[in-house]
Amino acid sequence: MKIAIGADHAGYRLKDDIIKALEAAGHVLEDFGCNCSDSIDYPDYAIPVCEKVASGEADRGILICGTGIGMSIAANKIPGIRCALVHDLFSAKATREHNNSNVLAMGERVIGPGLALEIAKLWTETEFSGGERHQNRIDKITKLEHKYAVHP
Ligand SMILES: O=C(CO)[C@H](O)[C@H](O)[C@H](O)COP(=O)(O)O
Repeated sequence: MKIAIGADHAGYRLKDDIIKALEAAGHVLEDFGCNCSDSIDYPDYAIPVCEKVASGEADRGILICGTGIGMSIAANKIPGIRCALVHDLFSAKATREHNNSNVLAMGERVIGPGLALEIAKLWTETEFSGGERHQNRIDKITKLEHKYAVHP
């Protein structure tokens, strides 16, 4: 699977751990930075990752900041992105099965690397259930993107 990944200054260490773990599992990772502790703005790193996913150039995206919240808020502004903020294994599986989430956000200041790596692996391995009720709900979310679209 092709996975685009990005982080801010509060998440780049966990990003690097996830890259190593997912590459070892056979995935192809494209790293959009950042790569040091200099303070930067998370939307600048969420956007390129999500554009890769929305365009189909990447299958999935992973975003890490201090809490995962800022990254997930930014990601979910981009049409076609369903970003899930996840810090437990149950939600990692459920958001793939129910929401068909295509971007995963986590917070390096919230969970340790052991759990984060398990979440990343489970989220990448879990397929969308394809259930009709879930697809109907996702379709309703997609319609919102058109209803509230702003064309500059
Ligand atoms: O967006 C966030 C919080 O919702 C992220 O956790 C950021 O990484 C965090 O705000 C960065 O904080 P800092 O004080 O600038 O390091």
